[in-house]
Amino acid sequence: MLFQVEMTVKLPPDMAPERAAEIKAREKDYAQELQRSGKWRHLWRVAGSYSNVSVFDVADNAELQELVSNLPLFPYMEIRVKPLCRHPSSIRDDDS
Ligand SMILES: O=C(O)C[C@H]1C=CC(=O)O1
Repeated sequence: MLFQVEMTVKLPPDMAPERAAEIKAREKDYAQELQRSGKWRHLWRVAGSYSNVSVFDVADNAELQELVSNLPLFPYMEIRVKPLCRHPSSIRDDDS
């Protein structure tokens, strides 16, 4: 199942820079691991913001919840999820 996931990061302004850097480094490792696994298919920065638009390819809602809630930045994110399905006019054969 495909899901569009929009994540907006809101770190507390008083978080120590070293702590923020450590969480972001763990986040990057985890995000890249999920991308290599094929579960995190797309990761795009929303220009001008500390947000991304992503596409996840997971078995079900429960797997999405597990993956997203394990993000190191999860406690500091606002997350919006939209389920996706194939568009009948799409010419791509790899977007189902
Ligand atoms: O930067 C972000 O959008 C938040 C998060 C998503 C992947 C990652 O490395 O950090």
